[in-house]
Amino acid sequence: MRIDVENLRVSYGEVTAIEGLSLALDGGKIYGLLGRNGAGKTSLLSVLAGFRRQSGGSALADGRPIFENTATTREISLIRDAGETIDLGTVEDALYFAEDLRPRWDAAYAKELIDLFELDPKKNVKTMSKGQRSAVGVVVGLASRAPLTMFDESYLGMDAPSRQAFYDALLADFMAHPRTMILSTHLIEEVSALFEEVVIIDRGRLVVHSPADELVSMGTSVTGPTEQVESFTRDLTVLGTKKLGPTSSAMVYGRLDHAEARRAGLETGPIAMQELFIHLTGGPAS
Ligand SMILES: Nc1ncnc2c1ncn2[C@@H]1O[C@H](COP(=O)(O)OP(=O)(O)OP(=O)(O)O)[C@@H](O)[C@H]1O
Repeated sequence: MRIDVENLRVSYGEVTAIEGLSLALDGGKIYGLLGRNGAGKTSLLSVLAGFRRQSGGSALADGRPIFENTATTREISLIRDAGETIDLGTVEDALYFAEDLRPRWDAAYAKELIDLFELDPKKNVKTMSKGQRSAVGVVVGLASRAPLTMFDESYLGMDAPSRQAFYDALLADFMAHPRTMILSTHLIEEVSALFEEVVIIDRGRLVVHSPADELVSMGTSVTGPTEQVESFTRDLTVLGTKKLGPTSSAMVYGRLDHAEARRAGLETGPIAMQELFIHLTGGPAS
C-alpha cells in the first residue's frame, strides 16, 4: 500500500504534535520510523491508521483519504504498545474479533504464532503480563496480513528471545507476503537490520527519509594518531571523538573520501545507525 502525506498537521488543542510534514512511501517495504520521545510518531501513525483525523493537510493510502474510510482502514492495521489495542476477553476472543475485522486474516498462521509465543488461547488478555499482551498484539498485527501494517513499539515488555522471535517472524512473513510495514521503535540497534528505508521525525517535522543503507553510509569512523585524525577531520562534521592514549577515533557525518583517509594513515569504518539518529535529532539528551 502506498502512502502520501502532504503538509500534515496534528494538534491536540494548544499542542502541535506534527507540523508541515510531507512524506511519500512507495510501499512494499519495511520502514523504520524513528524519533525521540514526543517527536510525533504515534500521532503520525494514528492518522495513517484512521484512528485520528488530521488537523491539516492530507493523508492518503493508495490515493484515498484514510479517515472515516472503512474500505481503506480495514486494510490498515496499527498495533500500539503492550496490547493496548486488545482489551476484550480471552486471546481466542481477540483473534475472532480480528478475523471478523480483517479481510486477509490467516487463522492457521495466527495459531502458529500463538504457539510460537507460548500464549494460552483461553487466558483473559487483561490478566496477562505486559510482554504477553504485547505478543497478542504482534499475533493480531502479523496474522491480519494488512497491506499497511504498523507496529508502534509493539514489543513493550517482551523479553529478548520473544522480541527476536517477533523480528524473525515479521521478516519471514514479509518475504512470503510483501506489504507495507512501518515499525516505530526506540531499539534502533536491535531492529535497524530490518529497515529498507528510514524515516526520522523530530519535533513533528521530517528530518530524514532515506534508504537505510544510504543513511548508514553517511556516517564513518576515522581512527588513527590523534594529530592526523584532527587534521583530516578539521573541515568535516564530527559527531563525537573518543581518545585512547595517542589514538583518536572520530565519528564523521557526510560523504568522505576513504582512499584519502587511508593515504593519511587513517582507518575508516562504519558507525551505528543509532549514533546518526542521536546526531540528527539534536545530540544526546541532556
Ligand atoms: N492525546 C493527547 N493530548 C495532548 N497532547 C498529546 C496527546 N497525544 C500526544 N500529545 C503530544 O503530542 C506530542 C507528540 O506525541 P506522540 O505520542 O505522537 O510522540 P511519540 O513520538 O510517539 O513519542 P514516544 O516516543 O514518547 O512514544 C507530544 O508533545 C505529546 O505530549
